[in-house]
Amino acid sequence: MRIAIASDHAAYELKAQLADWLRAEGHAVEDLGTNGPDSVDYPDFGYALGEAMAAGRADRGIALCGSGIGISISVNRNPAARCALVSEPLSAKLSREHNDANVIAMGARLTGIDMAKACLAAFLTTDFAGDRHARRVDKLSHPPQLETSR
Ligand SMILES: O=C(CO)[C@H](O)[C@H](O)[C@H](O)COP(=O)(O)O
Repeated sequence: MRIAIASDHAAYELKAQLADWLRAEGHAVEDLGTNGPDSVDYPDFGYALGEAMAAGRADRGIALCGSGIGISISVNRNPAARCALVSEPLSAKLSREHNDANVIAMGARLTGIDMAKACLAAFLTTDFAGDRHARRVDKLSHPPQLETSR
């Protein structure tokens, strides 16, 4: 599978560990940074991951920051992304079955390497269930017109 991965400074070590593991499992990993402890801004990396998904460069994406919250919000600004923030494997599985999530987000300050691998394993091996869920996921691509002044 082609997997793009991005993080801020709070999660660069977890990103490196996950990227190594995924490559050892035979996946093609595109690392979008950041690659060190210097403080950066998670939107820059979340937007890059969203763009990778929109461009079709990756089948799945992984977004990491301290809590997973900021980078998941950033990724979801791109309409091509359905990013699910998870901290345990059942949510990761359901994000695929019910939501056809193409990006998983996790928090390196909250989720350890073993739990992150378990979440990823569920995320990468679970198919979208379709049926009633397809109708709902389709609606995510057609939100009602929102007022821009608020
Ligand atoms: O976006 C976040 C919180 O919603 C992430 O946890 C960031 O990694 C965090 O805000 C970074 O914090 P820092 O104090 O600048 O390291």
